[in-house]
Amino acid sequence: MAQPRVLPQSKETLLQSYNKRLKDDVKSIMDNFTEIIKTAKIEDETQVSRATQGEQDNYEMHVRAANIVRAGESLMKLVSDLKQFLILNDFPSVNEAINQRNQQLRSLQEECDKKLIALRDEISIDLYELEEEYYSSRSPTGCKCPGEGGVHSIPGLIVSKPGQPEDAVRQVKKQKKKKPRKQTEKKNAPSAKRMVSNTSKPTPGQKAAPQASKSSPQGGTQNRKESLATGSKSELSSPSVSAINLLRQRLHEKIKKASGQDNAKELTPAVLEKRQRRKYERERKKRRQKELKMKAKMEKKETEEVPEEPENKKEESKAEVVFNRVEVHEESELNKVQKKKEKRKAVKGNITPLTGKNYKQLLSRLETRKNKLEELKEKDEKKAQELETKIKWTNALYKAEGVKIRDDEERLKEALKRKEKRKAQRKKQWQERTVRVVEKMQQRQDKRKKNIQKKKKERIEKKKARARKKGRVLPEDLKKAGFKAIGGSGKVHYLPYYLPCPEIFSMKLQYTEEKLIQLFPQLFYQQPRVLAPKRQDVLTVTPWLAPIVWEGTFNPEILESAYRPLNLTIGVTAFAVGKYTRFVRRFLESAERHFLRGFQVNYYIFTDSPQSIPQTQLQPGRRLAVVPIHKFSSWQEISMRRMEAINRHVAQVSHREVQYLFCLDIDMVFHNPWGPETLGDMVAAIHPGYFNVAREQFPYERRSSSAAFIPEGEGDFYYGGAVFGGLVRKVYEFTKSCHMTILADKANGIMAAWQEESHLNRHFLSHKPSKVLSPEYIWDDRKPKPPEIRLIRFSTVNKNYEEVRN
Ligand SMILES: CC(=O)N[C@H]1[C@@H](OP(=O)(O)OP(=O)(O)OC[C@H]2O[C@@H](n3ccc(=O)[nH]c3=O)[C@H](O)[C@@H]2O)O[C@H](CO)[C@H](O)[C@@H]1O
Ligand SMILES: [Mn+2]
Repeated sequence: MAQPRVLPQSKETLLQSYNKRLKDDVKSIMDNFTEIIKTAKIEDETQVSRATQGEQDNYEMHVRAANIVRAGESLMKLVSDLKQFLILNDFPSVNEAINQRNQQLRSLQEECDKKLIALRDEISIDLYELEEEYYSSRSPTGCKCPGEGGVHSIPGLIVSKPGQPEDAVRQVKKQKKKKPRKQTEKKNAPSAKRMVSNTSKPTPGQKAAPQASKSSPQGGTQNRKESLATGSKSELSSPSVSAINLLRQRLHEKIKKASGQDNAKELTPAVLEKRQRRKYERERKKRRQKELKMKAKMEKKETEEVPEEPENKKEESKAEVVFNRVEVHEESELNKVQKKKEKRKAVKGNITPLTGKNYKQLLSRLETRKNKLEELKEKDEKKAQELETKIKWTNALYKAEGVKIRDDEERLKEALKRKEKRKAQRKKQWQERTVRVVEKMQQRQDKRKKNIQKKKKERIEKKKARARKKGRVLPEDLKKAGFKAIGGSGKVHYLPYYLPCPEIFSMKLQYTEEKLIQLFPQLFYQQPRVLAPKRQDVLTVTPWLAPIVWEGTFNPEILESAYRPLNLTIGVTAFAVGKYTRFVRRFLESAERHFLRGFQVNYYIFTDSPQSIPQTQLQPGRRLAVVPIHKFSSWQEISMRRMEAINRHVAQVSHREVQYLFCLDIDMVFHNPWGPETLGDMVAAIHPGYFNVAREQFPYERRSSSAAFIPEGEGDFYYGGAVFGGLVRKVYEFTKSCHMTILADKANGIMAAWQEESHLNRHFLSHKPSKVLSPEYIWDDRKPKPPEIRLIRFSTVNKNYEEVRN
């Protein structure tokens, strides 16, 4: 119920808003225009202010002009909105328009129907008349001589054909045709009557037709005679127009009238003549064929009536049933052939005119005709002459009818030659075309195949490039490197097998004595409340009861007071290889401000260029050691080799110098305190990109062939490779383990998805860290800070990867 009310209301408000927009825009145009005019006025000003005033005016005018343009645009938008509104919302008027159009079309259709029906009726009447005329024109009385009973008395008409032999065939045909006619006439009579009354436009030739059909055919023709015999006798003798043609003409006129075209441009007389000639020729041929058929039938009848011989034969051969059949069969076939021959003879004997375009046939016919004539000449001169004149006459008559006679042998031969040449040419062209088409198809196919392959290759290359960017080493890259090594130019990245540093692994390490946490001095601090945890928005302890360090979960004072007295030295390893040396200063300076302040710290900076490590002012008790290392050619290798280098360094140096060791990325900066809350046996940090993500989406190494493989459905957190640490001996064990799994992968020619970070994650899955640092300790400057991250302590600086890694 509420809906229909809502709609109009919203419509109204919409219309109102359109109104308002219109007014506002017009007003804005007006206002801005008047303001422009106003500013254009010159007022008396002092010399000094004029320059600045001009500038200001200029600016104002620009702004106002822009306003006017904007208002104009808004008006345009309004127009389009209005249109849209009309289209989308004004259903009644749209429906009305549709209905109106529907009605229009319907009435048009009715009109058309009416016209068509009227046309149909008229045509059927005319057709009827036409047929009537056609059949009655062959009445036995109506042919031989003009002026006799058989001539149709339609004014100006003559139907009989000059020079056409009268024969029995016609009679037979006529009788046969008339019977079915009668039947159909009877059936159609009522409707024919109706039609007449409908059209009621009797022309002199049309008047009596339907009635005539009712009476006997003869009566019909008589009726006709009476009703139509009004034309002058002189017209009767004009031989070129047939009754059919006249009727047809009338029919055409009527059709034109009905379709409203009677005034339209008529066809040129030449075309009309041509058409008529063609039609006439067609009809003539048809007639001729029918006649021939009838003739053949008659002959057949005669032969059937006369001969008694075949019957005798049959009787004779009654004993041999099989043969008999065969014979009968042969006989009938023979008959057929004979008939055909006779037929052909008959046609030729009757002097069919040499028309048409079958030059070959024409030529042969011409020749036979010639031969015949010559033969006749030898036998009977007179008959030959007769035949010749007959031929001439026939030709003349046909010519008079407008039929072209081709009886010039030379010209026929030429025409035949031309025709054959044209035929051959066309054939050749067609063959060439076929070859071309096939070739083109093949070419297109080839091109398509090539394109598909190219696309495939490109897609694969793209994938590979993406994989490389992500840090994967592809087998083909390995091969390339290998070949290079054989060539003696580059370095070998991977060995097929590898002996894992026997000199360190067999060493017995002497750690500095671990000191137990001593008694806490008396401190005053807030009571920890069991039922009021400090952080409820984040997980603060792992399922294996390792603390996850978040701001707010610990009291730095307590921790300070616990760890300070231990007189610990904490080591930090960081690698600055290649262009990464540029990060050292910021790293160290920020560490001096925030990293375990008040503790002794050893910075171990591993680098391939010790000279580029800047001298940094350090707090007392803190020192910087530069560890020279090789530079590996790829950044992946540099990153991965850190495990080995740290492991070696712990073994050789740092295990004696520090109790805890943190291994950090150099491209990072400390923003806030990193204190003793981070100390633990084995410490890992939750990667900033994956702390809020399902384990299925962790970028673990998923290939089972890798030693870093972690199957789907396993995993605690995704730890970052940029931060790990712990007791130095634990770090030693840890780096050793990672180094070994990295070596195993190398031996298998595989590199984990995220290099040592993947191995680290694999290790921490089965060797759970005893303390986990929240992403506060391994943040990324490029990421927005979510509310859970209350304090960013250590964060990756924004850098151009492409630039620093190459
Ligand atoms: C936040 C985090 O988890 N970062 C990890 C991610 O780091 P990043 O994507 O930040 O990698 P990175 O370019 O910082 O490389 C890791 C470290 O290797 C050192 N280095 C690297 C290249 C070089 O040419 N010279 C050089 O000194 C440098 O100390 C750098 O900090 O992926 C790397 C492996 O792909 C490591 O797992 C990183 O720990
Ligand atoms: Mn990094």
